Amino acid sequence: MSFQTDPRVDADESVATDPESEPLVSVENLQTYYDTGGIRSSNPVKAVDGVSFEIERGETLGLVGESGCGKTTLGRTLVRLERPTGGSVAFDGTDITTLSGEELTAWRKNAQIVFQDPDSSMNDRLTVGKIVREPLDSYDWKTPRQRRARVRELLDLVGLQPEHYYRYPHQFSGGQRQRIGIARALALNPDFVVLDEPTSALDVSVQAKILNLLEELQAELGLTYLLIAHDLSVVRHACDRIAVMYLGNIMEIGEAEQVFTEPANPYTRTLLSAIPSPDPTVDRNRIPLRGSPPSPRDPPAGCPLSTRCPMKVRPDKWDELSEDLWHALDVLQDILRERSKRADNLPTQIRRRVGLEDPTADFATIRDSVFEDVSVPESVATELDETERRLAEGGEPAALEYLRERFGSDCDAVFPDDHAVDATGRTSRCHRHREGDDESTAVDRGRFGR
Ligand SMILES: Nc1ncnc2c1ncn2[C@@H]1O[C@H](COP(=O)(O)OP(=O)(O)OP(=O)(O)O)[C@@H](O)[C@H]1O
Repeated sequence: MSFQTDPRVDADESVATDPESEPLVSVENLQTYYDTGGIRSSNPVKAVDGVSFEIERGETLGLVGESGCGKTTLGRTLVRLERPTGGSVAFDGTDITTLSGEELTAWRKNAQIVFQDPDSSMNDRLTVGKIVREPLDSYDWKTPRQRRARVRELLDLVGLQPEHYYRYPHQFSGGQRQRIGIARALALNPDFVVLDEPTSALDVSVQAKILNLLEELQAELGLTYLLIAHDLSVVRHACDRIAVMYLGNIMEIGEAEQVFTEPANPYTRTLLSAIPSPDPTVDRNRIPLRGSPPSPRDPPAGCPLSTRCPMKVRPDKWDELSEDLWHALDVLQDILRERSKRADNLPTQIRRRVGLEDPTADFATIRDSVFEDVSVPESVATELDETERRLAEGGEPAALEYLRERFGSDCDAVFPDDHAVDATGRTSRCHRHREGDDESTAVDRGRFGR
């Protein structure tokens, strides 16, 4: 599914005169927050938190990231099943974020979505013909006879038989049901299709067939895809470019092969390191992420990955600390963060008032076990004593704030810029790419290899 520009077309001229050379989808600082009304409105779920990218005509852009990072929300926002809370999406030059009523209904024909689980979006009591015809009926497309003919054409297009028209979805296998879902999505001849994990509910043997079908349809109909996937090997082979998402942000975006062979962002590296190598003689160093993802209601102040990043920048002042001690400090912060997520996370005074335990009660035990095998210099021991005092006064948030202040760096405090990381236009959001930061120092290698 490769997108190539025609070398015979002069680039400058084409930009000026040919709207076809413009990206089909241009996303600028897009935000989709949930729970923006009611009592929780001051602290919404920031499912998509300011992303910018483009999708070229005829291209397949892959979207990957851990569960809950915002992939589905982003896909649904691009086809206006969700209304964004900020930013813009230009589709073929039109800002679709502000469309409503009839304009929105008319536009929706251009952009469709194929769901992971076709069953959830199909009425099992309708025949396949009726299911595929639904969008044509709702848009009052041509005559009923022409609609029936269009459905037969669509069934043929996705590899189903004419006689399937009168059968019911439960009479089909998972792969065939996904073909029905694809036929329905294509009924109104869209330009753009969001494929939300279209093969992850299917058997491995069927997955490749559906991906091949999608590729053939793309070539035949000139479709543009956003392919959301958990399985990185799927995106490697099916996509032209890949966007890697974490906690509502795009951490890296670039050509698929480049992202796979030379991942620039620490998050991409951790994701790729988790794929088992098909060659058992290749020793791929697994790079685990510590802890669990932060809540999208309360993302970290600096880099989204800062609470888990294995490559976090260390302030110069602590350069001399051993790797083991630095790691132990990270672990201590992870423990405090996990504790602070618990429901009993209330300032100490309130906890005591309502009869809950003293948050410092087990700090000494935690401290002993985390720093058991490392030598702690006086300078760090003093900071840990003060951390304990802050914990007693203001609970985990106050202790964490203190540790961030004393041991944190820009990673904890400043949202990183997007940096160009190669000549193909790939970008990565990480302070490590700033001029002067050398990511291959021994300290970083030690931490990253952990
Ligand atoms: N309708 C909703 N109301 C409130 N929060 C929501 C809603 N839909 C999603 N979320 C939250 O938004 C965040 C992003 O969810 P989303 O489904 O977009 O992630 P995802 O990357 O697609 O996950 P998965 O791979 O598991 O499908 C999650 O924290 C999720 O709980």
